[in-house]
Amino acid sequence: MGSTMEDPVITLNGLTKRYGDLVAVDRLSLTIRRGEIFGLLGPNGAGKSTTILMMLGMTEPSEGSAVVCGVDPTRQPILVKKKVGYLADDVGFYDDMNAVENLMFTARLNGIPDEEGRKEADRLLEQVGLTEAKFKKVGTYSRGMRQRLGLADVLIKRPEVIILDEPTLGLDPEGIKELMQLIRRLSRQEKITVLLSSHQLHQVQEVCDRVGLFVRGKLLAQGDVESLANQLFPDEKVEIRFRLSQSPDTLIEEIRGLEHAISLQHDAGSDEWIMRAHADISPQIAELVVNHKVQLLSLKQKTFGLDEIYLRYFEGSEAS
Ligand SMILES: Nc1ncnc2c1ncn2[C@@H]1O[C@H](COP(=O)(O)OP(=O)(O)OP(=O)(O)O)[C@@H](O)[C@H]1O
Repeated sequence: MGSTMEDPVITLNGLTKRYGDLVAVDRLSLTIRRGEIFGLLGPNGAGKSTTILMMLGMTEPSEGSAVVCGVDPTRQPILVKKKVGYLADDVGFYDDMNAVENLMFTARLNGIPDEEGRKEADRLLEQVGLTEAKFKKVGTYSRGMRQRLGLADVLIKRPEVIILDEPTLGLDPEGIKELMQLIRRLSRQEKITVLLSSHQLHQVQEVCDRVGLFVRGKLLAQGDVESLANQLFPDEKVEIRFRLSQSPDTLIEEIRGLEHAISLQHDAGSDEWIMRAHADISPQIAELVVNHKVQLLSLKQKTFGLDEIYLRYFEGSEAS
């Protein structure tokens, strides 16, 4: 194959979709590389589904372009659907057929001979943990089981890319965790590129190699979780809070002067010193305190992660 993680599998260039006056997707440019799990994170109405529909050739861009697995989805919608597996938030199955029958039906639709289809169905059902339930009618499946079957159904046609739109909607926390781990394992094993849309930051944070933050049709930032935090919080990467038995001026000045320090403030209410810094300098703070023979009563540090990003950019920005 000779492909590397660097090959772009999906390239979006100035992709735009307007519905009348509403700009649902606004000049989106994005590259997703082979084998990576990319999370499209954004609140409801941010334009995630519209972006996915354009990538699948199911709706035409107003402007800009998309190339998915070397194909222009607008020009070759059928070809793109052959290369891309799409799992919507609710998968349609034949409820009165069992899992094997459902998968073989999909295999047949994709031109896979029955014998091979059956083997692949068994293998994938094992992968998604449905071997025991494989002869049960899908109508009796729980939502979590349906989503796992959905993954097998998407994988049976051996796609280069799978696109998952809010795949964990309606699952309980345990089910979400399982599905996310499964997606990660399968992506690594089968070397498949995954695009996952979600408004739940925790799952995106856990499973994705890179994340794009999408708000009101615009991509605010993209990168791995750490670089996202750096892009959005360049000045306040770490917050260190500590309490001292005494606060001699010389000590406070030395702490203030530490490398990477940005600001140091005293919070009278909690009697805590709050240091904002470009790096975690809590060991250096502790050392200075000890050198001054002052007692360090408490010290805790937190890094700005997606939690803060989410709070700052997503809360209150829900369009629906
Ligand atoms: N067919 C349509 N006609 C008019 N407006 C639309 C259409 N489809 C989507 N929109 C609007 O475009 C915006 C983006 O919607 P989209 O469904 O892409 O968002 P989303 O991020 O996927 O959110 P959700 O998770 O709620 O689906 C919304 O304001 C939505 O109302």
